[in-house]
Amino acid sequence: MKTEHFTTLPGGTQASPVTVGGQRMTIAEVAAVARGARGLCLSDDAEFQRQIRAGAAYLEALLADGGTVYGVTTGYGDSCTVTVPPELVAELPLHLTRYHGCGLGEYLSPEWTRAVLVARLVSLAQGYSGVRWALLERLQQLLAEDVLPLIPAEGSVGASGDLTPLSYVAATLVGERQVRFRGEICDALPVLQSLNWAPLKLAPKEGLAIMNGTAVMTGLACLAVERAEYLTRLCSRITALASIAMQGNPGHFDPRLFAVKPHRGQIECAQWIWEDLASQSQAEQVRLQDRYSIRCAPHVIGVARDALGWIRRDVENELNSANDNPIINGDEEWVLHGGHFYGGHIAFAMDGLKTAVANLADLMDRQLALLVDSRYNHGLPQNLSGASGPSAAINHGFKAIQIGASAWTAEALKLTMPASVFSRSTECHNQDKVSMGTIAARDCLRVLELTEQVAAALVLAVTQGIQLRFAESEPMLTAACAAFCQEIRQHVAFLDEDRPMEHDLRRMVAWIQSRTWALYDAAA
Ligand SMILES: N[C@@H](Cc1ccc(O)cc1)C(=O)O
Repeated sequence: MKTEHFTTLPGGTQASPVTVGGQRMTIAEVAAVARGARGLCLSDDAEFQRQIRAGAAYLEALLADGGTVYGVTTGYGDSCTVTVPPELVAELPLHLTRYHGCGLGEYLSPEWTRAVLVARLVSLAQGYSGVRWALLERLQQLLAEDVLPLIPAEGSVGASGDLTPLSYVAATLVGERQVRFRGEICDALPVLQSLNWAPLKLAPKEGLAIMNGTAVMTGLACLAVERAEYLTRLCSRITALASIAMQGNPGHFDPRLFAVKPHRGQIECAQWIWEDLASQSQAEQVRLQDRYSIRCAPHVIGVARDALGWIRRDVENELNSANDNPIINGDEEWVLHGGHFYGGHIAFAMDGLKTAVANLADLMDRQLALLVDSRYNHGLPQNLSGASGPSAAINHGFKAIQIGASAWTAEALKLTMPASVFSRSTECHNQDKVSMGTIAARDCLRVLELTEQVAAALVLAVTQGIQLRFAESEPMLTAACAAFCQEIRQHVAFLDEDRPMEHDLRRMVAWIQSRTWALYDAAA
């Protein structure tokens, strides 16, 4: 039975649910479910359901036959040499979930938690984990009813997957530990009871199947890719407006220039800026060549866009993979022991992405440094102050915002130290090489947050700069740029007299994170 779950969006429209099973899941779909914009259902495809059931049935038969399967009839990890007596096999998964209940740090947000649940469900739905259909259904129901395991962020080395944080997902299924239920933190068991769900009794392989994979880092990576993609667009718009405000040379973005350096993402970014500068006359330029943070913007933003190509590919492959151990094929009746819980691709992708994103923060920070400095901004007031008359002497415009942007940038840059090179030999040297992919993904999300803050500062600064530049003339802006600036101005007043800007900045960060502006060809 297909479990339908339609999400009603503001305005009453219903978004169709994302389907798990028998098809490739996209990063955008994971992000949509995580944001609560779309629901999720299991495919009603008969072949998909049959394959899931075949895996569970084969494993059951194998055990009944006295077969040896790692983590089912043996201890875990280095303890794989310990044979578990048949009468204790049923209790083993519960022990796994409990001894990994040692996570620390902040709890994952609801959005992040949903992304993790989707990622684990998609992996189990590949049909190579030997879990029962009922387990997939319960994971789907957690999302549908918004029962979100309370998952501490720290304690995963990212090979043996995300054992510790994922043990909190397993704990919810068996009615232990805590959940966020419709926004409130509660004990899991009463929540399950209020929904008339019996706690699951995990089948012998199921504890391992839930925990022995890369779902935390992969779920977080999906969100990071979406946020980074948007930032590359926003950075392009900001660059164009900064160039206009400082009477930059539009020729730096001429398509003929970029045709001779064939990096696709760079060409695309230059084209966007070029289109935004269509209203500018080459004759107005005051300097033959602008400073690098303007002139080389496509070369910085383009790196992130081009990297997003392979990063998206690798994250999506990991998402649509059986990242578990052992791998079970019920149709062909084999069990193979390997290391598919190793999150090396995500680790490298997130280490790479955080560097590319931090470079965007740095680019924007430098653009702001030019904008506020009357030695470089070609006639705009010092600090972009909008004050005039005698009070100009006591007004400081964007001075502190520029200092803040530099602080956020420094913090983002500091976080670019790769996590993947910090492998530690753990667990009695069984896990003697690990990915640290979850740390990389968390770093990347933090770098994104800091870079979004820098972008918020720039959004306000370029809008101010444009208004100051065209104070005495009709603004020469394309329709898209004019609409962008007007929308900001409707919510954030021009900065003439000094005022605290925290709330305006926070509003801009929220807009960026919710992708308020449809930028270039992308839908909002
Ligand atoms: N991931 C390990 C299993 C494991 C599980 C729990 C542990 O505590 C340690 C290791 C493997 O498949 O080999």
